[in-house]
Amino acid sequence: MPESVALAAAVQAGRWAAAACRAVRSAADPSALDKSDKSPVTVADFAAQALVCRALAEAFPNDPVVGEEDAAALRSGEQAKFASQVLDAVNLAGRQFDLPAATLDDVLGWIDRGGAEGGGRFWTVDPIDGTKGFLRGGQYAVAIALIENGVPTVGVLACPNLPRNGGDDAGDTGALFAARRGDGATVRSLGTNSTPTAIFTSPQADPAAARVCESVESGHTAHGAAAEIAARLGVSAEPLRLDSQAKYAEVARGGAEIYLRLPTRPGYVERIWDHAAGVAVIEEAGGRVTDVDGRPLDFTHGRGLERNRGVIATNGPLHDAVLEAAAAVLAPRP
Ligand SMILES: Nc1ncnc2c1ncn2[C@@H]1O[C@H](COP(=O)(O)OS(=O)(=O)O)[C@@H](OP(=O)(O)O)[C@H]1O
Ligand SMILES: [Mg+2]
Ligand SMILES: [Mg+2]
Ligand SMILES: [Mg+2]
Repeated sequence: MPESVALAAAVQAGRWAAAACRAVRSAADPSALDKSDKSPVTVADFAAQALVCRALAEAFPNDPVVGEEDAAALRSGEQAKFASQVLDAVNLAGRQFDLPAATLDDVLGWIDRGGAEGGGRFWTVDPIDGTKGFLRGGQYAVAIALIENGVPTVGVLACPNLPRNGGDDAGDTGALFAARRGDGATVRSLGTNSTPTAIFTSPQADPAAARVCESVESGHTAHGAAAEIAARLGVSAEPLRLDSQAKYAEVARGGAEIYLRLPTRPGYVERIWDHAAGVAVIEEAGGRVTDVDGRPLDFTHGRGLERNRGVIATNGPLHDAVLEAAAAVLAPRP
C-alpha cells in the first residue's frame, strides 16, 4: 500500500532532522544551553526542530505544530554564535537532500512554527527526545506525530543510534519506525528509498519471561519502584536502560515486552511529544499503552498529559498483569 501523504511527510521530516543530529555529533562535542527547567538543549535540537517544521510546512502549511523547542534564546542576540551553528547544521543536512540554502530568519521562523497549542488536528514534535542520551552518545529519537481528535494517527521515530535490526543481527545503525492508524507499524533504515518491513510486538504471555525497559535517567522514572514491579511479576532479566522513545520502538519490534515510566515525584506532567509518536508505533505493532492507573493517554489537554500519571507500555498480552503489579507497588492516585 502506498504511504499516505502525512506519513510520507513525517518520514521525510525524520530523515532530514536525523541527518542534522548526526552532522552535529560528528563535528565536535555538541554545545548545549540550559533551559529554564535546567534541562539541556543543543544546536542539534534546534536544527532538528527547524527541519521537521520545514518539511511539515511544505506538505501541510496550515497544520499547527506543537514542538518542544522555541527560538527565543536564539533571537536574544546573546547567543549569536550558537544561532549561527544552528543555521550551519540546518544547511549541512539540507545539502544532503538538495534543499535550497536557508537563512537564519528562515530557521528561526521554522522553529517557531512549533509554538501552537494544539487543536482538533495538529502535529507534535520532539526534535531530540533523550537530549541527555544524545550528549552521552547514547540513544535518542526524533519524534513526530499527527494527532487527530486526541488520537495519535501517524507516528515516526527516527533513531540514529539504534541498530536497524534488533537482537543478535545488529545490522547497520540507524532505524526509522513509522506507523499510520490502521496500516500497521514498520521499520526501515535511515537512508533515502529504504524499504519498510512490518514489525510486531512479542507474543510473550508469561510475565516471568518478560524484558523490561526504562529510562537511563533516574530523574525521569522511578527505578526502585520498577524493580519492585518486575520482582512481583517474577521477571529475572535485568532491565534494559535506554534513552528516549527508542524504548517504545524496542517494545514495538519485540526487543522487550514492557516499558515502565513511573513518576519520580507527584505533580510531574508528561509532555505529549515524549509519547505521541511512540504510542502510534507501539499500538499499530500490537501493543498497549496506558498510564500507571490503566487510563488511556489523553492528548486533548494542550502540551501536557494533564489527566495521566506515568506511562506503562507493553506488548499487549502482558498489559493487565503489569497494571495489577503496578497497583500493588505504587501509592494510589491522589
Ligand atoms: N521528572 C521527569 N519525569 C519524567 N520525564 C521527564 C522528567 N524531566 C524531564 N523528562 C522528560 O524525559 C525525556 C527524556 O526521556 P527519557 O528519560 O526516556 O530519556 S533519557 O534517559 O532522559 O535520555 C525528556 O525529553 P527531552 O527533553 O526531549 O530529552 C523530558 O521531556
Ligand atoms: Mg523528549
Ligand atoms: Mg527533546
Ligand atoms: Mg528537552
